Amino acid sequence: MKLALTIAGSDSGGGAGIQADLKTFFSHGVYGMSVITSVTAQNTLGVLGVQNISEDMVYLQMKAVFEDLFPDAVKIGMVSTKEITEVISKGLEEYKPGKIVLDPVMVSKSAHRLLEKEAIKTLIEKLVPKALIITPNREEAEVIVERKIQNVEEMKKAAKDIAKLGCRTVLIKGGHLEGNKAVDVLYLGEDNYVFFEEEKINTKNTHGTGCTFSAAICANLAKGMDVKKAVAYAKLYITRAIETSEDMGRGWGPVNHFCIGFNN
Ligand SMILES: Nc1ncnc2c1ncn2[C@@H]1O[C@H](COP(=O)(O)OP(=O)(O)O)[C@@H](O)[C@H]1O
Ligand SMILES: Cc1ncc(COP(=O)(O)O)c(N)n1
Repeated sequence: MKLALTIAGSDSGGGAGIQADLKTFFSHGVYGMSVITSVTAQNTLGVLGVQNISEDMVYLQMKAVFEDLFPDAVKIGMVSTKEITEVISKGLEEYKPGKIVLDPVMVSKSAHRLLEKEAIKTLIEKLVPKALIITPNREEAEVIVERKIQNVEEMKKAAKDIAKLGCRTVLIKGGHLEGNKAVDVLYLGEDNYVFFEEEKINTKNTHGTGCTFSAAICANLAKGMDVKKAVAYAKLYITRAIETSEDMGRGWGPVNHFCIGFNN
């Protein structure tokens, strides 16, 4: 069985963060493990509170996992602070996992800040160059390139610029762009782009879509797929997970983590 690790925050409501990642790993038939960076008191309506885990404890969780259950792929989500970002970087330098998916989580769908402003520079300097793929949404990509992104042409330019920061491939998600299509742009280097286009589904159940998508990419990479195939299959998964979601809670509901296969 393949092993996948998520380094992320906990969402008590079960829709995003560690909980979404572990459900996604399970549904892809990979063995899921976690390093918790922060505990959020959260539901579909919003975030009531955040308590970060100490840097020592984040490091110890990494040590415990890497020295015994070395993951085939790693996903990084909410890192919360500059100090936690630095300790994750140190752990990655020490243990050198081969495949890292970086989802640069900054603000929740319910508009709560999940990454300190002071940590953005550290994330760009220390984590982006270690990633095989980074998966910002439009707003996160705008923060990284420090300019507005309004259409697919600008997504393409931004992806190329983000790749220059040192990660090997870039996926900018267009779920938040105006219009009735959800277009994601995958940049694979040089002039190699792949576009993933789906009809936008009219639903409130999009809490944890970014987490689920990046965890699905991570699971597919753990199984040995290349980046292009891992993203293509993950896109099918997230679209179906949104389509088949059931209304839960009074706010942004979770997606449906349906099972696609075991032990493969
Ligand atoms: N309403 C929607 N209908 C179809 N696909 C969507 C919708 N919202 C988001 N997606 C897709 O879900 C994935 C996660 O994207 P997004 O919601 O932009 O991430 P994040 O949670 O990081 O903001 C992307 O592939 C995006 O295109
Ligand atoms: C712990 C945690 N990690 C990530 C997200 C982002 O997910 P979303 O953008 O769907 O709110 C979240 N809300 N909570």
